[in-house]
Amino acid sequence: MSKRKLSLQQQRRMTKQRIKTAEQPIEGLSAGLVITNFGQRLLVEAEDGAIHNCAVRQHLGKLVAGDRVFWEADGESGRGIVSAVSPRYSELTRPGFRGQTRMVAANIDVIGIVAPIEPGVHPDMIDRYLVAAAQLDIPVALIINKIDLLQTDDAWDNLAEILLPYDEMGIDIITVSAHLADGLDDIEQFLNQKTSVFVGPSGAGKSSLINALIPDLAIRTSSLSSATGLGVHTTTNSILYHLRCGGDIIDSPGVRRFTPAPCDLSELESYYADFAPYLGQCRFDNCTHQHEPDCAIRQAVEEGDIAETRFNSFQGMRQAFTDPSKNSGGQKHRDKIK
Ligand SMILES: Nc1nc2c(ncn2[C@@H]2O[C@H](COP(=O)(O)OP(=O)(O)OP(=O)(O)O)[C@@H](O)[C@H]2O)c(=O)[nH]1
Ligand SMILES: [Zn+2]
Repeated sequence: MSKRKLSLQQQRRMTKQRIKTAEQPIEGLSAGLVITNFGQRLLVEAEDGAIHNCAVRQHLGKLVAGDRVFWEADGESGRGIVSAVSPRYSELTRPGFRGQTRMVAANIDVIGIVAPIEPGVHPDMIDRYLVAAAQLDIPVALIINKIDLLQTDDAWDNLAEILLPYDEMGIDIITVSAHLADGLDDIEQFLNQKTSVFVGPSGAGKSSLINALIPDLAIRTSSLSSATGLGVHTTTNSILYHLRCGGDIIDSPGVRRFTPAPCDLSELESYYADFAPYLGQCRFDNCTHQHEPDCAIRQAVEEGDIAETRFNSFQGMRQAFTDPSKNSGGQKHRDKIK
C-alpha cells in the first residue's frame, strides 16, 4: 500500500471521527433529536419541531431515542440524512442476541423508579433498581404510585417507615396517583427540562403515569406512525415524548425493566450510600457482613443506623452475584452497563 493511500485513509478516518463526535453545529447540517428508530432509519425532530424521516450514514452505528444528531435534507420533503452524532453522556442498553448488547436510549438525566402501593412497595425491588441506576451513574427519583389505595393513617405510617432510609439518603420521593392525577405537578416539576425514563415492575403503573403526563399520547403515536410510513406504529423500539412542562420521557418495553449487572463485593458496597460510614471498619477487609465477627455493618444494623431492609437486599444481591444459581433470571434480563 502506498504512503499516499495510507494517509488518505487516515485522513478519512480522522474526518469521520470528527464528524461522529461533533458537539458543535457543523456547517450545512442542522441539529436534531432522535425521537425513535425503525429499521435502518430514524425519526429526527428538527429545531423547529418538524419530524424528518432520516437515513443514517453507516459509520455512526445504531442511534436511538435521545441521541442528538446533525442532519441535512435529502431533497424529498420530510426526508433527510443523519451524518453526525454528539457524544452521549449516558446510555441504556439491554442484552440482545448472542451476548451482544442492544442500545435502547441515550442521554438520560434521571431514572424514575415507579413502585406501586398495590401489590406493594418492596425495598428489595427498589434496591435492585437503585443499584442498576448507580451502575449507570444516572440519578434516580422514587415515584410511589397508587396512593389512592392508601386508606388509613396506619398505611401511610407503614409507607413512611419503608421509605425512611431512602429519604435519609437524600433520594427524591414523589407520591402520586395516576388514576386521580394526584401528584402529577410534583412529577412534572421534577422532570422539568430533563430526559427521563420510568422503570419498575410490571403493573406499577408506568403506562398509566405516561398517559396521565401526556394526555394526547395516542395522537402523537399515530402521527409518528405516519411519519415512519409504516402505517401502524408496530415498533417496540424506544420513543421519546415531550412533556408539557418541558423535558422529555423515553418509553419502551426495553427500558422499563432493568436489573443490575453482577458485580463484586466492593462495587456492590459502593452503591449502598448508607453503608459508607461503616465500610473499612469490619475486622476483615473482605468481610461479607454476614457471619464474620466484629462486623461494623451488622453492628450498625443492630443499632438501627442501617435499615434491616437495606441490609437484607444487599445480602440478597451479594449472594445472587457470587452464586449465579441463586440469581433467578436476573442475569438473563440484565441491562449491561456502559
Ligand atoms: N388504584 C390505582 N391503580 C392504578 C394506578 N395507576 C395504575 N393503576 C392500575 O395498575 C395496573 C397496571 O398499570 P399499568 O400502567 O399498565 O402498569 P405498567 O407499569 O405500565 O405495567 P407493564 O406495562 O406491565 O410494565 C392497571 O390496572 C392500572 O389501571 C393508580 O394510580 N391507582
Ligand atoms: Zn462486615
